[in-house]
Amino acid sequence: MSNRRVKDIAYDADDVEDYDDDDDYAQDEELSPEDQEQMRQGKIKVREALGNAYSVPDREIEDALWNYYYDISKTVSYLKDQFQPVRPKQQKQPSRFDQAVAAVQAPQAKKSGPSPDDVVEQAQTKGKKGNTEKHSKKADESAGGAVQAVADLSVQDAPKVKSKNLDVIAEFKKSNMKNTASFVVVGHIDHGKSTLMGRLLLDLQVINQRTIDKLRKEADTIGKSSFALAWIMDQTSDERSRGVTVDVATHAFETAKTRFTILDAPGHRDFVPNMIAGTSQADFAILVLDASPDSFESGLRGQTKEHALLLRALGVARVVVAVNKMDAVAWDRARFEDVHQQMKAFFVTAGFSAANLTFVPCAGLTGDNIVRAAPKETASWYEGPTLVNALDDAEPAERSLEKPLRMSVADVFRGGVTNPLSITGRIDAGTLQVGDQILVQPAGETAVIKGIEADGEGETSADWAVAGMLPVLHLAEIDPVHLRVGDVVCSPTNSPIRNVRALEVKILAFEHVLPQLVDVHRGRMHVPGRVSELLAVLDAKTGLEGKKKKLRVVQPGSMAKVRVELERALPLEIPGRLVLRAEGKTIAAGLIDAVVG
Ligand SMILES: Nc1nc2c(ncn2[C@@H]2O[C@H](COP(=O)(O)OP(=O)(O)OP(=O)(O)O)[C@@H](O)[C@H]2O)c(=O)[nH]1
Repeated sequence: MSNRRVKDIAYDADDVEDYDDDDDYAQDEELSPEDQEQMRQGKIKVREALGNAYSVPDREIEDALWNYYYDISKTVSYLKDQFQPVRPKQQKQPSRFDQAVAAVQAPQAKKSGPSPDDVVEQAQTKGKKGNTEKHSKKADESAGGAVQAVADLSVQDAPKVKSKNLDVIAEFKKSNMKNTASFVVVGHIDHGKSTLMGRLLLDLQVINQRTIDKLRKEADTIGKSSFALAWIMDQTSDERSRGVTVDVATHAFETAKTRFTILDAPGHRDFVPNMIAGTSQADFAILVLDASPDSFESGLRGQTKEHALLLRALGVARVVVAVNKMDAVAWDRARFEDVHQQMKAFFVTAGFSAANLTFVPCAGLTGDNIVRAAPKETASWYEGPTLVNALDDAEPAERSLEKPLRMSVADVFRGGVTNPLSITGRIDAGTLQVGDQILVQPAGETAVIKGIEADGEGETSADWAVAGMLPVLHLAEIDPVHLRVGDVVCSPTNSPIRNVRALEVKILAFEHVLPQLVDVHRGRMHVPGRVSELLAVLDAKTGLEGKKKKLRVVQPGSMAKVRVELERALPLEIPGRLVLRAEGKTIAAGLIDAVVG
């Protein structure tokens, strides 16, 4: 069971079902001095993580901290869910002149340069060939730049982006770039997902010892020292260098063979939509299982199976199963074999191929068999790969370079003067380069790529990016209102994706599915819709249509083909992954089989 208290917060019904009443928080209860201190520190951290974008009253932060046992990441993700980011006041678009002035002044911001008024005046006086004596030399230099920039702007109306017309596939081949792969980390609450990933990043030296010491100290002060590793994922996800705040935290690391992106769905409240968002970008998955007594079993009754089924339904074929917390069972071989057999049987029944499953015993907390092998005296019986080796062996997804461009927008951000509008997301197929015109769906608007930051170390600017990468694209010639998280970017000329209103979907049902209203999720995009028709039952193994004519309900655990109609047309195509939710629950997940108008 997880560490939450429940009251006054609108959690999903399935979130709260296993809570003891006496665990409830009486709002008027006095906080102990220890709680008060945790609350104080927690509030500071939550405020930091929320930044200026969210205006959340103290009381709400306190309630959420209390309910999540001072778990900063869960509190933050809950609050972000509940509160809309404050939209920056509709700022007047800075004039070209202001932009030019700002651009010139930017590098000198720290020096005491002339005021903007001075610059304007300088520009005017220079224009009038008037006297310049009253300005200092320093002011002159700076203002001169601005004047020049303004003059340039008047000649050159909008800065055009030149394409180098590169053969991107040839460039990519020349670059000898490592394989890239992204994976999603799933598993039942508290089975140790964050700790495992924190350990991976620590032992691969993506995170340094100083950071972990700092986190340990902080964790100690609130009496939860074992949480320090988990905080690596949680903390850094809130202050990622790109400044991208997304529900699915991403972290990158490299092995000798591959550049990996971890898509970790933080927190478990309303976890499934986060997981869907992560999974829709993932090449494979790590399923974390807690091997300690009873935990594996309660996970099986809980989310372990649901997550495994979701992976399958969303088309993730390959799974590395981390049989975690082996230290808690003294690396008992029999326990590992037992968990292995039970889970394998379940996976195979769910339609996974046994060849695509790797089981790795490990302990995130101690680091055994994550990056370094477990000491022989601990696990003499185990001869398989470490977790990192198993990741390396996970079949690298073939890059769909030759296919038409498809990129799902994971985040949209407005930056400064140089790059006022940027997007990030995974390129699912195709290639792109600076100067390319792109089409953004469903808006049907075009934009020009004026800059690219390739993902990975240092996020260096690049001329191109290819399928499998998660770059940042700086855009021009598009109004930001046309860009939303979940949009699809494609080429306007090479097989653009169409917006559709109805679909036939092959689903795996988790609940009874009837003709009914649903929320249709595709990655980060979701739209109200309805299951309008149950078309056919499908054989769970073969996926072929059964003979039964009139279908009234799809039973949980069975597969079917259904027709789904959307309230708004969305860019969807075969074989996109979809999830249907109703009343806060995932009722089915599946693959698009056909699109209709
Ligand atoms: N003994 C032992 N405990 C572990 C291990 N890994 C994690 N834990 C503990 O298990 C608890 C949960 O770990 P987390 O990493 O927060 O689990 P999680 O799956 O990310 O949790 P949620 O985000 O709540 O789903 C913490 O108290 C960890 O210290 C391990 O390898 N061995």
